[in-house]
Amino acid sequence: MSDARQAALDYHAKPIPGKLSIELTKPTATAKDLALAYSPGVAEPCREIARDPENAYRYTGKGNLVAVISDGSAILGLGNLGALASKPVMEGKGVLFKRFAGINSVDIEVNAESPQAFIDTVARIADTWGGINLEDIKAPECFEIEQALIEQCNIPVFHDDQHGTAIVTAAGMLNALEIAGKRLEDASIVCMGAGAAAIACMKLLVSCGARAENIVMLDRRGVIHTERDGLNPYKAMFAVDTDKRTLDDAIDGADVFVGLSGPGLMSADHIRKMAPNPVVFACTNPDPEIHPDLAREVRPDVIMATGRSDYPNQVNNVLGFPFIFRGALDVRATRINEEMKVAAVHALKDLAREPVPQAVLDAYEKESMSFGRDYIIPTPVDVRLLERITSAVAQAAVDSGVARRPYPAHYPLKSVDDVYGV
Ligand SMILES: NC(=O)C1=CN([C@@H]2O[C@H](COP(=O)(O)OP(=O)(O)OC[C@H]3O[C@@H](n4cnc5c(N)ncnc54)[C@H](OP(=O)(O)O)[C@@H]3O)[C@@H](O)[C@H]2O)C=CC1
Ligand SMILES: CC(=O)C(=O)O
Ligand SMILES: [Mg+2]
Repeated sequence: MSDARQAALDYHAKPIPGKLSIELTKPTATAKDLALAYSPGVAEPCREIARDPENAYRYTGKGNLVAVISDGSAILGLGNLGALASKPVMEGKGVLFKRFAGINSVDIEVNAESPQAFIDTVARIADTWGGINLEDIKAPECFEIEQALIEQCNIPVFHDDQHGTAIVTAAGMLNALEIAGKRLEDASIVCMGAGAAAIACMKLLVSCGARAENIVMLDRRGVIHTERDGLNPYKAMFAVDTDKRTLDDAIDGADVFVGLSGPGLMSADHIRKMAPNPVVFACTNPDPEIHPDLAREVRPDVIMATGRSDYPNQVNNVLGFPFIFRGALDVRATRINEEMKVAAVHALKDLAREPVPQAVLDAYEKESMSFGRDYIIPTPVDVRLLERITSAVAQAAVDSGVARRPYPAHYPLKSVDDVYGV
């Protein structure tokens, strides 16, 4: 077994299994404490919540609690390994929620025989959470599932693989293209993958200025073009009138490659054919479409990003979902709308241009990091993400009318220790 594989297994197994635990927030030492925490005292908040459901925010952890829910049908780039096998990723999302945004989360892995069964299961438990983060649910089912749950729930429901990924990709792309001396409006874009993440990323890039006719999207059957039959409506939105049929055809002269598909699908020959200063976001996890070492060897002019923590330019939804939910929870937003997503894109994009704090340099064992080819986007350990994205999202929620509370008096957040504002 490789050292890296053993280290990853040991990390998850030792000294206790898993990565998350639950902690107490109130005293429980004495009979008096227990009489408050449990019977008889617990009956009082029950009565208050029955009288007014909003009291759940006052007397329970609901307001700082997100359910991370998956059916295990698209676990990273590993495919459909089932609900139970998705648990390490879902626990991992919980780690990131807590570490970066002070949000409590519980992972729920649902064995559902149909999208409707999944929707019914989630809708029935939704009320007790502050928000619902859907994760690793494959396309096209994920689109119907998210839409139905948004309609049925009055708390934020957010499919992270779609929107978290799209927000971070758009922020990184705007910066990468600027460094490459190109404009999103003119860029020819190849998107490998036509699933949850790929469709959402391309939609958001179009909202940010990319031209749909400049995007060539591919799935397992090759280029998605107007002559193809059997396309689902989400893929059909990106069908182009072209005689290109393969990645080899599509990549010729392309400015941008976005990979949200599977490991090793881009070869040295493919990247060789791209335009000068190519932007390559090989974002499949854990193994990207092309290894960054190979990409740089073949194309020293590449601006390269992956979804991984062990290479520069980590384009990964971890830069989005913890802070987006933090902002949404703190104003009790009923949903996460387009205005909040666009605000997150700009906050993330702009932060990359500021000097990097020493704590980030220490965490990455670097002498320096600054806006450029190897730093197009902030790193997840940058505490300023909590301040900037959270504030921008909360403000956008207030301005766009989906907030049920005013902009928080305790903002901007400087640390996860400040999230309760006490
Ligand atoms: N860096 C990041 O932050 C994120 C990265 N991702 C990565 O994106 C990938 C896709 O995830 P997601 O969208 O949730 O999954 P989906 O199952 O919804 O979509 C997968 C897509 O990839 C395509 N695909 C898979 N294998 C191939 C292949 N050999 N050739 C061409 N196309 C292929 C599928 O094609 P078809 O439609 O024909 O089946 C499908 O369109 C994963 O690897 C995941 O790790 C996802 C979210 C965030
Ligand atoms: C990062 C992530 O959510 C994924 O690869 O699915
Ligand atoms: Mg995911």
